[in-house]
Amino acid sequence: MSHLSLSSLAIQQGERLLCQDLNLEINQGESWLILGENGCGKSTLLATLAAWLKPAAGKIQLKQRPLKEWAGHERAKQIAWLSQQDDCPFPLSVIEKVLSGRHPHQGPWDWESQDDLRLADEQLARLDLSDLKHRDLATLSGGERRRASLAATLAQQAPLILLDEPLSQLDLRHQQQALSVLREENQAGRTLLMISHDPNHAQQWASHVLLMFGDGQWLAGPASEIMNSKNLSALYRTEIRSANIEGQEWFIPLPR
Ligand SMILES: Nc1ncnc2c1ncn2[C@@H]1O[C@H](COP(=O)(O)OP(=O)(O)OP(=O)(O)O)[C@@H](O)[C@H]1O
Repeated sequence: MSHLSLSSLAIQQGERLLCQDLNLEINQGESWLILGENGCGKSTLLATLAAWLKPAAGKIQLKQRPLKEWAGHERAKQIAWLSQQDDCPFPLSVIEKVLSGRHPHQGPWDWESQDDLRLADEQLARLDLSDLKHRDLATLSGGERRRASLAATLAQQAPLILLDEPLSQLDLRHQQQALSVLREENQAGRTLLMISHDPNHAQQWASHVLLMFGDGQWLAGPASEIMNSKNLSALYRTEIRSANIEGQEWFIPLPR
């Protein structure tokens, strides 16, 4: 079933056209990785899909209904969006941050229910954060804070999850743990789009890949068709080779 449909989509920042004539059918339960150089428009695209920014042209349909027709409170139950920034302007504990993911499901005067508290605790445990539950976010390391933001995004329990570089500050063990959590989210039927700077995340997690070239051009399709050293070398304008380890291709940039 089509979950998110993009037709003739164009996104722009100032005078710069970042992506044009983007046509994608994203089906329920798929895992999409978005790759491209710094400044090619990945975050702008995700913010547009979260209805935070307006497209320059084209249409976005969420569950066969134009995205712009969904009311904000309905949309918040449908789409969870982890942006690149973790800044919090006021003191907040880790558990308060994770519980903020439950706001779309609560009335304006509601307290958190026992189910909300249980769900938040589950997300903390999945991302190795239980011991930090009562710490102020400002005292966490960069990677710990990123995991707390991811836990809040997952606590929202939205069917569509948009993740802007959730793994960029995580060490290798926590990256593997987070990828395994994201796989569980896919298995539960959720649709995920994730931005990363590591093409090998596609090999470990993605069913589909979108390459953004920053000049309006793009390439998208099943990861098995798109992920090769020719496409990646063109995308990053640097030579990338692949190595086969135990039947799996891994991508490595050559030193200049
Ligand atoms: N508010 C803005 N006004 C003008 N230009 C902007 C604005 N926000 C972003 N840009 C520019 O738009 C381009 C795309 O930015 P975007 O954040 O989408 O890139 P990105 O692919 O996510 O990059 P990165 O990998 O560095 O996170 C960049 O050149 C950026 O400088």
